[in-house]
Amino acid sequence: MLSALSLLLVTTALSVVMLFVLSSLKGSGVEGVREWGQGNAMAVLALLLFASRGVLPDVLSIEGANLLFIASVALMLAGFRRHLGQRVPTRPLLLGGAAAMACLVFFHHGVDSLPMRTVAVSIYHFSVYVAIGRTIPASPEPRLRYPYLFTRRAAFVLGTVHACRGIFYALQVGETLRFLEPAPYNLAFFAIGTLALPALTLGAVMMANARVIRETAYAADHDHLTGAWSRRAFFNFAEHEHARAARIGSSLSLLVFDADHFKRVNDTHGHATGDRVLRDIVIHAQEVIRKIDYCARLGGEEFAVLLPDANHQTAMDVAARLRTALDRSLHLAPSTLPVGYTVSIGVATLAPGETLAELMARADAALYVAKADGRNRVVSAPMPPRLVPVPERREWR
Ligand SMILES: Nc1nc2c(ncn2[C@@H]2O[C@H](COP(=O)(O)OP(=O)(O)OP(=O)(O)O)[C@@H](O)[C@H]2O)c(=O)[nH]1
Repeated sequence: MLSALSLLLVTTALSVVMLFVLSSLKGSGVEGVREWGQGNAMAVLALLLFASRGVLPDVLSIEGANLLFIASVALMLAGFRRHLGQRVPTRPLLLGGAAAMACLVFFHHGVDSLPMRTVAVSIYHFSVYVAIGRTIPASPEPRLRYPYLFTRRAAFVLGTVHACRGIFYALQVGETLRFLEPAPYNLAFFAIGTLALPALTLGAVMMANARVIRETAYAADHDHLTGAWSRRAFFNFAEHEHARAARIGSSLSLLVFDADHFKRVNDTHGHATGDRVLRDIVIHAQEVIRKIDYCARLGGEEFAVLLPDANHQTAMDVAARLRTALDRSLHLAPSTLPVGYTVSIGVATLAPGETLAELMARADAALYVAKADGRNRVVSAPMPPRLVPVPERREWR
């Protein structure tokens, strides 16, 4: 037979399970996990104390249990705020918790009223759940959408249930009610109220996992130093664009470029300055290319830009702009000498029937010629003798 006590014990078990789930995120570096763990640990203790009503002294099963539950909900909010990089509203949480506890003590030892105690605690829970719902953005990026919306909606539903609970008990003032009353309304509020933390923890775990997956995907697809696309991502895009160009006969061009005498930059100014130059290269390269182009660091001081729908003339124009943009002096500090750098660029445009590897090899060979001819220049790769250029489909900008 379903009873308030059995609900409490089931939820306690669920909170213990949630603690184990949260433990799997320990060491993930995800902000908020510590607070969510502490919140669930306190909830387990609180639920056990609630379940001991009539066995343990009231001060433990009423004041002690509520204090722990109030703290656990506050910790959940703190976890969500930390996770989302927002300030934790410590003062309002402490004041709200203290006010709820003061009412609870008054309606226990002053005027003993279970309905009024429930109203006080419900107002506190309502406020914190609404604050959690408002903390979580309503329209996050697609990868985070489901966990964010799940948690946000769960928080608002829980807030609404606590508001209803508060109103319902406010209307019962004067009635003699028992805490573990087996009445259907009490069981319904119990079920939803005690499931609040596991539901929010589930949302928190989903949010944390989504973030870990997003960060892992970002790390795999981006160069950690410059933020440009990684070699891996670049070849994925290149294969996709190559297949598209072959299928619909559109143009595809490739620039491969390399910082000139970069070893000298490192040797003269230090490796850290070399790193600054590499970042500077990517920032300024990205200003020259379109949004649909892919700029990647292939390794060391070698980069590539893939230009979908760009014929050879367009690619040569972009390469000329890129070379000019990357003929730069970096002024890192007023007291130090400026760091000048240039790049050499090889340009190749896909010929009909050419493979991606062949296109890369031609662009690389052109870069090699640019280096051999004195650097700081653009060299166009000749078309393979048996092939003719792909007809132009679309103009640059
Ligand atoms: N700072 C820094 N240097 C790097 C990084 N990766 C590779 N390098 C350096 O890039 C330099 C490349 O030197 P080289 O291959 O001789 O080429 P270069 O000096 O640019 O000469 P050319 O390409 O012929 O103009 C080496 O000194 C590498 O240590 C990096 O991530 N950061």
